[in-house]
Amino acid sequence: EFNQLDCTDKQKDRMEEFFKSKRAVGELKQDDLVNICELGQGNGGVVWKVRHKPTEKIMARKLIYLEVKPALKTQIIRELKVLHQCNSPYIVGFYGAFAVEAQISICMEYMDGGSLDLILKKVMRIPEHILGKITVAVLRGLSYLRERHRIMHRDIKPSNILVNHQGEIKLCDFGVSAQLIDSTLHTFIGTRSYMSPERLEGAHYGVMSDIWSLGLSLVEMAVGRYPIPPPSSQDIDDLFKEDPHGNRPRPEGYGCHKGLAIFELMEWIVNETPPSLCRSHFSAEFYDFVDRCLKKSTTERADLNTLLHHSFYKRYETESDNQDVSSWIRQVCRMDT
Ligand SMILES: O=c1[nH]ccc2cc(OC[C@@H]3CCNC3)c(Cl)cc12
Repeated sequence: EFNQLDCTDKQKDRMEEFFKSKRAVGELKQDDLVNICELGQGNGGVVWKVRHKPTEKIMARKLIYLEVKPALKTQIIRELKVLHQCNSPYIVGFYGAFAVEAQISICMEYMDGGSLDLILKKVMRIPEHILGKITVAVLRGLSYLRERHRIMHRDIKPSNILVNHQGEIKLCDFGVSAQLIDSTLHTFIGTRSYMSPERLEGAHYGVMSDIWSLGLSLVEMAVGRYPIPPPSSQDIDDLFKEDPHGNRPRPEGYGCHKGLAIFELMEWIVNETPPSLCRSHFSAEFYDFVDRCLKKSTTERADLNTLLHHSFYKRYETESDNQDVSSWIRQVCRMDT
């Protein structure tokens, strides 16, 4: 499995490029950053596109508002420094973190394709061959975090998977700071849950919980709507009748349904049968891959190593270039929102 973490020469060059720009930036200071525009809200903070004046570098700055005692804030900033060691083609680059009053800033590599939840708002759904490349990037990102840093992600979902025009796909917002997790646990706001049944029940959970979240995210991106409660087969046919390839811009209200309240959703995840793909619109390998990710029992659910040998992963891990993702991202970004 370790060779999953090797990089191609192209990936090595791009990482060297990032390290170079990171050295040029050096110590980050609030006064050196100028806001350009807001990129998105969610995951406990707001993300801004910013320019680092001294170097003219464009970055993404996540602002987290935290009323915590100074000692805890210092601990959070110290724990975030581990992000300086998280260097992988599948993990979004980290420039640094600092606190000013009650605001914690986490400055990251700018990904000009944005996050997949925003992409999904633009297109009806994401084609299977793109989801195959997303799966390769997420599994390699999870492998890297586990092998090199002995951590799980804790928050796999479309809004934490970022893409750029070069066709790169990277993870962000993983739980590297225990204190930051602790300080924000009570602040959960959201209408959906990507949490696994065992985690919702308060049982012990680990990277197997990330696998569930990956499965649920893949079904959502493949169908074009949050998959709980599961759409009826009639809904699916309507969702696919529109445009089988899903390349047209999303019509108003597409895939939106009067959702269940968050608590009902959590109950559904714990008590009902897990969502699955419909066989008629997806390959057998893709169907089987998400089926193994969405087993409610962690003993039945596929683990990371099993998935790294799955035919769906194998089919896409060989294509080393990012050209197909790059052209798809360019096409999507040309669509007006
Ligand atoms: O370019 C980015 N770098 C790092 C993080 C990041 C986060 C982003 O969006 C996150 C929000 C969260 C919920 N929806 C979008 C975007 Cl849109 C770009 C970047």
